[in-house]
Amino acid sequence: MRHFDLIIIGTGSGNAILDDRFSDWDVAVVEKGVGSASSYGGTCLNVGCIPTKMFVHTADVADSPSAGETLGVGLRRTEVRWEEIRDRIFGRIDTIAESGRRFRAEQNPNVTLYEGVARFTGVRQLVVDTGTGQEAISADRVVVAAGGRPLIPDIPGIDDVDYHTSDSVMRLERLPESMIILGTGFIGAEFAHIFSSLGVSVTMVGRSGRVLRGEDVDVSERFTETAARRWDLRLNRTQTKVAPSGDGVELVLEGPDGTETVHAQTLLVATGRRPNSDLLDTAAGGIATAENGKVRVDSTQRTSVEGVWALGDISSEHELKHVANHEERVVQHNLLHPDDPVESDHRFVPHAVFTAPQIASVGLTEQQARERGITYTSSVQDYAGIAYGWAMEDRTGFAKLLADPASGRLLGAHIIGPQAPTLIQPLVQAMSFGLDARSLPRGQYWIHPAMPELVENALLGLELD
Ligand SMILES: Cc1cc2nc3c(=O)[nH]c(=O)nc-3n(C[C@H](O)[C@H](O)[C@H](O)COP(=O)(O)OP(=O)(O)OC[C@H]3O[C@@H](n4cnc5c(N)ncnc54)[C@H](O)[C@@H]3O)c2cc1C
Ligand SMILES: NC(=O)c1ccc[n+]([C@@H]2O[C@H](COP(=O)([O-])OP(=O)(O)OC[C@H]3O[C@@H](n4cnc5c(N)ncnc54)[C@H](O)[C@@H]3O)[C@@H](O)[C@H]2O)c1
Repeated sequence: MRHFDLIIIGTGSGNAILDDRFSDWDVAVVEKGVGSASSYGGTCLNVGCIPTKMFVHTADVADSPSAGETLGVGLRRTEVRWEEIRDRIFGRIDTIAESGRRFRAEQNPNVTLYEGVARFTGVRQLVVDTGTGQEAISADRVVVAAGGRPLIPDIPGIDDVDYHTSDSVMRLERLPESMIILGTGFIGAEFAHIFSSLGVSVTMVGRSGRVLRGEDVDVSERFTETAARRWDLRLNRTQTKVAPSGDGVELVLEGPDGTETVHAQTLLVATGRRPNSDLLDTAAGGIATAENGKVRVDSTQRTSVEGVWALGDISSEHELKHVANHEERVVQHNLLHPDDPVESDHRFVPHAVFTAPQIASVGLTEQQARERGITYTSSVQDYAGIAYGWAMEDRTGFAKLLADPASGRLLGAHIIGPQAPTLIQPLVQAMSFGLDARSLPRGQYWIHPAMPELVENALLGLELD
């Protein structure tokens, strides 16, 4: 068994740990590959944030005729060259992934890259199945950065149909005419926008009565209304059966109107993700996990086993790349400075859903504030009430803020509408640095008539003591 100073399992955010400060450490990096191309570099680069946003931008452009119509500009989407879109996006991504792999494999003399599935066999001991054999390795320290994978629900017949997940759907051979999207979360909402904008007829199926129901209820309700205008939305449905049908699939649903069957050429399953702790057999390594399979960590990202850290989707309640990267920097520091550890900061974690309209959020929703008995005041500013909103003829978007009336501290911010992920950043900054909602709107200039006036006016609308 070869012994190392450090083993890193997973090359998503885990890949960023190694820098010059580790050049005299003997390090093993283990990676099994993600997606249908078995790529190096993790979910975000290969099958997550980056390709999806490249498709989202393309979808936004493809969707511009509908925006033009409102403004008196007749545009027509005459052609969607799916193969060209797909190959442009993955031509760029696959090159980055492969050069990342080559860098680790060939240009880091102190790093040994194992390409295969790692599994714990004991405390800080692993076996890597490389496909051609098994390699046993151990280390003084181990970083578990092995992420997660799509969760497939147990629907009768699911194993008899060709379904896609986010791991495979972006590499479809041809653009289908129709698609059923199962799940109304982040992935469902982003792909529904992508594929419908490219001309695919989308049916979205959800169990509850709202799309993106984790968002503030006003945002989720507004999004559900707009989604119902764009897609065939089947909410409050349970699935009883899925089966092959013609050149696609059929899904049998039970809902408020009884039994119904929906057909489509392609089925995309977007019903959440599960952590890869089972593949790793974390239990054999003595590593404690929660009921949902997430590795348990303390505030310094230490697991229950001395010398073993975890970060990102495998351990975090926030399955977001900026959180995985933050935790990676914490682990990096704590590996280098074991006597002076730092803690992860999960106080104000923002997220965005890159669908249409866009959504961004940080802090408490109104429901959470109520459930926790927190005293708050709220303010809602419509895009329709600011100059740039008039320019865009936006009729659906708004920003909603919650603040503590006594201290003026912001408690939560939720935006639905154009550029929401960009507009929310000054509010994330205000919350992170403790800036007061009283001084924020008038303590600085806001460029007129730019979109951040939405945030300025929402702040001015707060009734503070
Ligand atoms: C479709 C989609 C879109 C997304 N969009 C966004 C977005 O816009 N913004 C955002 O913030 N987040 C987004 N996310 C979430 C984001 O991608 C993840 O939070 C992030 O990639 C997690 O990083 P990680 O390092 O924890 O795990 P990963 O990047 O998943 O890395 C884990 C690595 O470990 C490897 N591995 C797993 N098990 C083993 C094993 N036993 N042996 C060897 N190797 C193993 C895997 O192959 C993988 O490469 C998206 C996710 C998806 C699926
Ligand atoms: N823009 C972003 O930051 C971004 C984009 C995509 C994904 N992500 C991350 O990836 C994670 C996974 O995304 P996701 O959309 O798969 O998960 P999700 O948790 O956001 O949504 C999954 C949805 O599927 C539903 N569901 C579960 N089982 C079902 C079933 N049998 N039938 C119908 N619906 C069912 C759930 O109720 C939920 O609404 C997200 O939580 C997010 O953290 C982030």
